[in-house]
Order: sequence, then structure tokens, then C-alpha cells
Amino acid sequence: MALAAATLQALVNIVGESRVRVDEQSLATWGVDWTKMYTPAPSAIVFPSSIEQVQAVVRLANEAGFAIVPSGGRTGLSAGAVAANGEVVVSFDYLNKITEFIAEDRAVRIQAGVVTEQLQNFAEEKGLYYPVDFASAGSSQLGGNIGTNAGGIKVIKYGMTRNWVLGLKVVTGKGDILELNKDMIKNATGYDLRHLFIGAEGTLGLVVEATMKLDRAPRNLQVMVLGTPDFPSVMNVLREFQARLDLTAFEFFSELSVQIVTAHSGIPRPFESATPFYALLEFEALSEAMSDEAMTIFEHCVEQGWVVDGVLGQSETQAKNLWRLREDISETIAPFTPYKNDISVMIARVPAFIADIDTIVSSQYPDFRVVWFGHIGDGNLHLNILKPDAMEKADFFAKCKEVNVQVFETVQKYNGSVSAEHGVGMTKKAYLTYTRSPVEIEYLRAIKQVFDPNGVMNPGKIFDLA
Ligand SMILES: O=C(O)CC[C@@H](O)C(=O)O
Ligand SMILES: [Zn+2]
Repeated sequence: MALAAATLQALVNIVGESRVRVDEQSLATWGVDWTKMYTPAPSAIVFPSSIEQVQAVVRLANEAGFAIVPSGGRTGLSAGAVAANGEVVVSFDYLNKITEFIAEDRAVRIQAGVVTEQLQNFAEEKGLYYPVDFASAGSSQLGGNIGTNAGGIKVIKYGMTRNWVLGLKVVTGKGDILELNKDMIKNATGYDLRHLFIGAEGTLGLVVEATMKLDRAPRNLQVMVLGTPDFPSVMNVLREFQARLDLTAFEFFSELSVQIVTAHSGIPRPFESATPFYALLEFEALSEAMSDEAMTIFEHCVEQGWVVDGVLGQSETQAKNLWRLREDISETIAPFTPYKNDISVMIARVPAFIADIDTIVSSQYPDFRVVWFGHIGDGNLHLNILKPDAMEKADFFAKCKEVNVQVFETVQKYNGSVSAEHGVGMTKKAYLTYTRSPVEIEYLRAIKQVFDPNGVMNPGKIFDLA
């Protein structure tokens, strides 16, 4: 769908000729994220370089009647940043500056296009730490992280992106600029609109600036990978360690994940024995007593039969390689056209939930390779079904959608979430009601109406308007 010539000219007038792109290559690049299910079809890509320019684009969208899709590092997995219907993509690639460090508050002001790793490195230079971390940290942008309330591998200790946002500057769907929470720790003055924008996937407006909180840098991190005979043992190991140590990560993955990652990356297996599941845990060894405590817990787990074999990273390289066994899974399985699930329940419900999911998966996908992994210490499972080589993509996705109904009924039975950390976007939109009640969705629609009465902000994401 092409934009009217006058609208295109108006966009050029706002951001400048070189910051509007309509060539096929750019439309294909900025029109998608990492979900490969949709064909990109934006009408233009604009690259504003100031808040005023973002505001002018949003105001123009309201006047001229085009829709906007916000675009960050495009690493999303739910099609939240996909423009498949003639939208104008607003890229934050040129709003990528760290503008201020406020030492007393351990806070840093950033523009929305700052890349996660850029912030992590900046924090490190200041002797501090930005704890939200995941495999795509080298490309994902903070604006996108905020839009999806991104989680990752350190949530068990540090929480989601939401926990680190002190303040936001946003352009609402109406084109107003709002400063939300003004970066304070304490501010009890009614509704905290900042939190509405976190996880809103750009459906209420555009986050243009944020003030992020930093933490003290972790000290002497130790990584262990433990092989377990079955899934319940993973949860027993979690309980034992968590009762006695402050974990900074607790992840799990299956033997199939290890086989695929080691075959493609050349990194070694964690140890010789192959076990059905592996737990990766990390903790700060702040004293020798803590390291001894970890060994004591490990031995107890072996005695109980919950752990068959294990390894503690002895060098930085070994620790990195242990982490790669977990962090490389998503990228390594990408060529196998995986069908992705990002589901969660309360930790107490995980064992029964997983048992139910396992029953569904083994009866419904007897011939498919199923990759189990995830942030199990947060109750979050990434269940990826791999497409058999000989199967057509369309048939494969049709089969997965059929099985989805049972998977999501199970999520609902356990009061869980159809999207733990990847957002709803378009891929999970049809399943939102398994987690949010119809009445609740009516409230969401009413909120959207307040901030974006003309429906210009990322339409068709999370829920449809009617
Ligand atoms: O690809 C996936 O399913 C998960 C991606 C990411 O959230 C991860 O934890 O590696
Ligand atoms: Zn994840």
C-alpha cells in the first residue's frame, strides 16, 4: 500500500530526505522482526533523530490517517514490530545516545534506540551493572525491551525490564509528550502511567527516552551445569539451591538442545554423561563458605539421585562455554523453522504443568523433534517444535496451531501466561484470552482508546480493536 505523495513529502519535511526510505530492500529489512511468518509490506521507513521529529510524525499519522509500527533492534519473536499492512515504520536507529549519567541515583538517561549491550558496557565503565540480559543483547534496543518488558537470563534475581525503568518520556498516540515518573524512586501521586507503557508493544505511543536504574556489579560469578535424570529432578535441584544460596540464574535445557548446539558450535559437551535434562545455575561466590555451600548442596542432590553428573566452570572460557550451551539454543535451532512457545506458570505449578504439557507433546508430536529449554527458575518454558525436513511449512504450522489449543488450555488450567517474555504481537494475539479474561481485554481496549483514539499506534498487535 503506497502513501499519498503529499504524505510522503510531509514525512520528508519532518525528518529530511535521507531519513525516509521506500526502496524494496529497506522495506523488507525494517518491516520485520525475527519472526519469519509474515511478509513485510510497510509503505515507508522513517528515521527520526529528535523527540520533536517523532512527535511530528505521530501528529501527521493522526492527520493523514496512516498507521505507525515502532522498530528497534527487530529481535522480537512475536511479530510485534512487523509491518505487514502498509504502515510507516518509525525506526529508532538514530536516537541511540546515552545522554546522562546520574551517579547519586545510579541512573542513566538514554534514547530509545540505545542497544542493550551499549548500556551494559556503559554501566561496566562506571563500575556498575545493567542486569537485564539475553542472547540478542548485541542488537536489541532499549525501546523494544521496554515495549515488551523483556526478561532474559537474570530475571530470577533482578526481575524484568520493568524493574529497571525509573522514568520514561513518551509520545502518545495522540501526539502528546509525557514525562512519566520523572525518574524518582518515590512518587505516590496516583496512577503510574510509566508501567502502562512498559509491555504495551507500542500500542499506546512511542517510548522516546528512558531513565534506567543500574545495580552494583556482581562479584565472582560461578556457573554450574548439572545433568538430571528427569524433569522433576530439575525442580528439586532448584528448590535445594534456592533455599540456601542467592541464585543469579537458573536455566534448563534438554539433551536434544545440547546435541544441536554442540554439533553446530564446536563447543564441548558439559561432561561425558548424557542426561535427559540439564540445569544451569549461577551464583555469586562472595566468600569461600558460599562456594563450599554450593558443593555441599551439589553432593546432596547427587545422593538424592537428582543429579547424575555436574561441572563447575573453572575458568572464564569454561564458564562462557557452559552459558553458550543455553544461550545459543534459540539461534542454533532457527534454521529448523521452529514453532515457538513462551509459556509460564507459578513456580509451584511447574512440575504438574510440565507433566501435562509433556503428555500433549508426546502424543501430538510423536514424529517431531521437540526442544525443551527455558528460564525454569522463573516458571518460564520455551517449548520449540522443529519442522521435519520433509514437511511443508504451511502443513507444519497448521499442525502446531491445532496442538496449540491443547497447550494453551493447559496454560489456562494452571492460570499461566501464553507469553512469558516475548510479548503478544501478532503470533499470540489469537490466544490472549487464555491468559486475560474478556472483561479485562475490554479494559485494555478502553485504555488504548484514551492514548490512541485514532488507532494509529501499532494496530493489530496484542488485540484487535473490535
Ligand atoms: O527462541 C526461543 O524460543 C527463546 C529465545 C530467548 O527468549 C531465550 O531465552 O533464548
Ligand atoms: Zn527467553
